[in-house]
Amino acid sequence: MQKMSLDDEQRRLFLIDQLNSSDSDLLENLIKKTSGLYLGEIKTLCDSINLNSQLSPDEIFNKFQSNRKFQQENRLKIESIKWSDIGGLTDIKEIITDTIILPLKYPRLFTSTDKQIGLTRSGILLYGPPGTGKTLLAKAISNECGLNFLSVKGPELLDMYVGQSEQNVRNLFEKARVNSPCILFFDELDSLAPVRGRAGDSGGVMDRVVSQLLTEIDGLDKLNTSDKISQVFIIGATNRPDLIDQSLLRPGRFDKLVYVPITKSQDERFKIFQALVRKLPIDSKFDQEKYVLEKCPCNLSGADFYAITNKARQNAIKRIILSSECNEINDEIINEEDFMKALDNFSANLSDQELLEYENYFTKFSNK
Ligand SMILES: Nc1ncnc2c1ncn2[C@@H]1O[C@H](COP(=O)(O)OP(=O)(O)OP(=O)(O)O)[C@@H](O)[C@H]1O
Repeated sequence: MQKMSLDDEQRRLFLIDQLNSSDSDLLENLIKKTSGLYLGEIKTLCDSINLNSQLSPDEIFNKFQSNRKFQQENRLKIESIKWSDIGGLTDIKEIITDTIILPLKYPRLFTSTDKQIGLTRSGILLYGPPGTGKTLLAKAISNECGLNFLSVKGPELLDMYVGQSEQNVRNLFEKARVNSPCILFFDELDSLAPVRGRAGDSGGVMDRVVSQLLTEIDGLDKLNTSDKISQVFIIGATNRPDLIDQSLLRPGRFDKLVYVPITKSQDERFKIFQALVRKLPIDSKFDQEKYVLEKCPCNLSGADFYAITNKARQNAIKRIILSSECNEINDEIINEEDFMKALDNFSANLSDQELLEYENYFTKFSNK
């Protein structure tokens, strides 16, 4: 929407040009009412008045104002995480770029047949152990494609009151539509959409939530094909893809599944570390590659590397404060000793045994 404000005379000329009506009362009324609105907003209002002859201009204006208020209260933003903030995950970034980012960025180059043959996707489910960068990937897609980012953790939508959880799902999608083009990100999707018909779902609440979710997602497909500009793209993340109701993984829904593992590749591990430290002041004598390849345990996730770099930074600050090296925290340089100390008593989020169990479980799931 264009952010240009107009004075009374400019609004008069613009309204005369845009309205398919010569009603002078309507014109005067609108000149007053549109004071403070931007050019793009006035254009949207005029389009609605021209298209909706069954409603009075006042009714349309009131509806427009309440939509505008809703939008202001629910305004989202594009995420600031960039592709370059994510280290490693080279294959995953490539899959996401080809099937998700390019079609979202250049919709005109893709046709509806491309969806049928799997060249483009309606949604993506990122699954894997905790702390491997799934949320980070979703945010980077928002940034790369210039789409607003709306994130929700599955349990946040659940409510003890009858019917409220389904209403929360409806409200969420409404917020996404108002903010379109938008990425709607469901963290912990398994807790929002468990397999239906399970014992323990008292009153069938979860079944109704899943049904509501399916209705809303299917509704998006219509929106997305009718108007590529108002896209809402869905991304889910989970550590337990087998718990999700499988109907959500059908074509037109979360139809691209991508495994995000804890990488064992030395090259990839080093890239994750580099991405995390690239903006930090690091002692040039510190051999980063040797540290990652020879000193760090092999079962570290991206989140573990993040914890280590944070700890090293804290160590540096403490060292500088305790020494008389300088009085300015700005002169902080993180050295090898700080990084080595960061590994003292550090244990990865997942033990070797837990990681192995995760890997076996994900291999079984991927082969299904
Ligand atoms: N590949 C990576 N490159 C850089 N930083 C990473 C990477 N993976 C994880 N991190 C760091 O770990 C933090 C946690 O990552 P993130 O929240 O994306 O993990 P997740 O897979 O969504 O975890 P969970 O399954 O627990 O929700 C990030 O904020 C980031 O600091």
